[in-house]
Formats: sequence, C-alpha cells, structure tokens
Amino acid sequence: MTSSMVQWFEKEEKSLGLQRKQSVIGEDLERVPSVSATDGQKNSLRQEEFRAGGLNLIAVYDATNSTKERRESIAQKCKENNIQTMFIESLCDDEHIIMQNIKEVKMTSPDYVDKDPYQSCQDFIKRIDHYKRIYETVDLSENLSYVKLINVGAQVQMNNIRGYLQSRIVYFLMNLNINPSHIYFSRHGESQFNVLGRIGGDAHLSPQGVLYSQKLPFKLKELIQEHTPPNMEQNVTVWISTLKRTAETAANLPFPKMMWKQLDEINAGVCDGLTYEEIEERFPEEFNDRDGDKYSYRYKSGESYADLVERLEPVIMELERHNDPQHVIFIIGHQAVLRCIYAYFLNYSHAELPYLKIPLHTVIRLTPKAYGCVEERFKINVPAVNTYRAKGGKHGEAMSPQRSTIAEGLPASH
Ligand SMILES: O=P(O)(O)OC[C@H]1O[C@@](CO)(OP(=O)(O)O)[C@@H](O)[C@@H]1O
Repeated sequence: MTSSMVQWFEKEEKSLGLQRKQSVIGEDLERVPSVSATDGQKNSLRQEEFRAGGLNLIAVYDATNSTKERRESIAQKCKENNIQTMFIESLCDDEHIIMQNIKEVKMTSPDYVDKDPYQSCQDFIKRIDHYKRIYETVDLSENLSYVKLINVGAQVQMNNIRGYLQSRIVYFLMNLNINPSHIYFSRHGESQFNVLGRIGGDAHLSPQGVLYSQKLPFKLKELIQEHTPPNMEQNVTVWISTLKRTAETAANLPFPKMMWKQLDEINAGVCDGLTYEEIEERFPEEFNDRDGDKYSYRYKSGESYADLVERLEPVIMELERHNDPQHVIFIIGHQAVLRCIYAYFLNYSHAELPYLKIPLHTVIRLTPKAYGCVEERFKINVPAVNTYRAKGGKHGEAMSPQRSTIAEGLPASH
C-alpha cells in the first residue's frame, strides 16, 4: 500500500530547488510528457527546471505506479529517451500513522476540497483497501533504482542508487517527517549598520535593536503558549549566526542557543560595509549585474543567493528532521538567509526569492503542512528602519531618518 506519496514528491521537488548540482537526467522537456500517457488515471507530471548550466532538468512523475508491469513500462520509455529513473515507494503498515496521515494529509489534499470530511475519510480508506489488493511492492527482481521507505523512514531500503543526485534524494527522504511542528524566525534587532544603510559587517545593535531584544522574549512566549498544552514547559532552542547582531538579539531569551556558521548573512565580498549608493558609484557594472539576476549574481570575493541556498542545506535538513511538536526552533537570522529559508517552505522561485520581504522587528511563524505552509507574521512595536531595496530601486527608508512603525496589514504587539 502506498502512503504519503504525493507529500514525498512535493517535498522532494522543493528540496531539489535548493540544489544546483544535479546530474542531467533529461534534457528535452518536450519528450517527458509522453511518459505520463502510460497512465490513464489522473496522474500528473510536474517538472522542475534547474538552470545550473542551462540544461539540467529533473521531472517528478507523481503517480501510484502500482504494478511491476507499469513500472517496467515507465522505466523502458524513459530509457529510450535517455532519461535515468529512480522509483520512490512509501510503505506503511502502522495503523496510527495511517490514520494520522488520512486526517492530516489527505483531508487537506486538493482531491477533497469542499468535501464532507467523514465521507472523504471513508473514500480514502476504500482507496487504501483497493491498493492493498492490487499493489505490487518494488523488489530486486525489477532491476530498478529505487528507495523504499517503510513507516515514514523507520526503515529505508534501496537498490542501485548511484551518483550525486540520487544520493541527495535518498539523504533528503531519510530526513523527512510528517509530524506537524512550528518554526519561528526573526531577523536580528535593528543594527547600527542598518541605520546607516550599510550592508554586511558585524555591527552591534542600535538602541532600537536593543529594545527589540528586550521585548522579544515576552512575544515569543505568548506565541508559543498558543500551541503548547497548559503547564507544559516551553521547550525552545534558539539558532543564531556567528554575527554579533544575532547573539545580542537572543541575549534575553531564556533558552539554549545554538550557533550556526551557516546562518551568517550573505557574504558581500568587496562590497561588505558599503551602502547601496557607494556600491553603485564604485562598482557600477557589478551593481547593474546584481539587479539583472540577483539570485545568481555573486559578489566579487563573496557569495550569491544561489551559494547561500547551498550553504543552508544542512539547516534546511535539520528543520525537515525536526519532528517534535512540543519543541520549538526559533531562528534569529539575517535578511538574505531568512529569505532562503522562507522561500524553501513557501515554495518561491529563484527569481522571487531575493526580493521577499522579511522586515526587521517581526516574528514569523511557519507551520508546514502536507499541502503548503501556513505563515503568520507578528510585528513587535519597536520602530525600525526599512532595509528593503526593490529591483532597480532605492534602498528603503534606511537612508532617511524616518522609521516605519507597523508594517502594513500586520498585527502590532507591545
Ligand atoms: O540581498 P539584499 O536585498 O541586498 O539584502 C541583503 C542585505 O540585507 C542586510 C541588511 O541590509 O541584512 P541584515 O541586516 O539582516 O544582516 C545586509 O547585511 C545584507 O547584505
């Protein structure tokens, strides 16, 4: 019986979006849809294109592929088109996981939108019975590359897994979990460099930033209490970067802290410590190049957003692995770093990612679900400069003495 397959595939796609080193598994998108024609049911084919070098492509064929015969036919078709295949099977015989899965995953699936939950549940149980009767598990006789996850990764079997991309997929699948949990994050409090409109560096907090660090513990506790059972001790770990502004922001939080070098802000290389105006003046071509393709642009002697995404992979894996609903992870990070994490969970494209709005003095709560991710923002009412710079535009209010108070449409807390 298959379980959570759609979920696995969707998460897999997202993960691969973070990865730019794929081997080429298909170079001609036009050919791939012919594979889906082998299945008369409502199987869908979703394709994700990766532009590390222009040609790397991966296609995710999301379907039950329940018989050996069908899998053979898919593998054969792909082979004829020079496409490497890898099958992922999720087996589950743990009743508790199955019921939880039906409740939390299937009932939020697009298949059951606007349907009666009881009837949807019955319908899904019928589907499971159907698959129990006809499903043929993947095995060695098929001579395929495959990964078999048993009871949500309690056991993992694999066959013929080769090369960089396939090993990365296995690594990713082994770290997934289906327990609902919350992730909190915030940028550090306003820094002295933020006030001056300077990027990068390792500045201390401004007086407003210090005020934010003092109000933060109250807000965080209040938010966590919303989903923690009464009298339950708050179990929180705070992740910070190695830069002073994050440690100073975390200073008043009475929770264990974990320092990650990976959470350091994007390395602006020769532009570190400059304002956007100074960069434009000293490095006009570089400045334009960054505006042209902000995701791929790499600062001289520094990093690009694409580099940052790779650097953050262990952080993302830890977040994916995190499966204790009573334990909260609170990340105090930076504008570029938090854009990457946020884009991963909310599925933003490479083009959108570097322009996402992650304002200062705002706590963001993410609750990943099987189909999407719920996002809530809580502005703490300590005025801060606006460090946002739109494409081709000017730096936010950072260059002016004005401070924004409450971001549009957000609840303010005191
Ligand atoms: O990629 P852009 O939009 O320039 O934003 C990243 C910049 O944000 C800043 C602030 O301008 O981050 P932060 O203060 O959160 O550490 C800079 O240090 C960093 O270079």
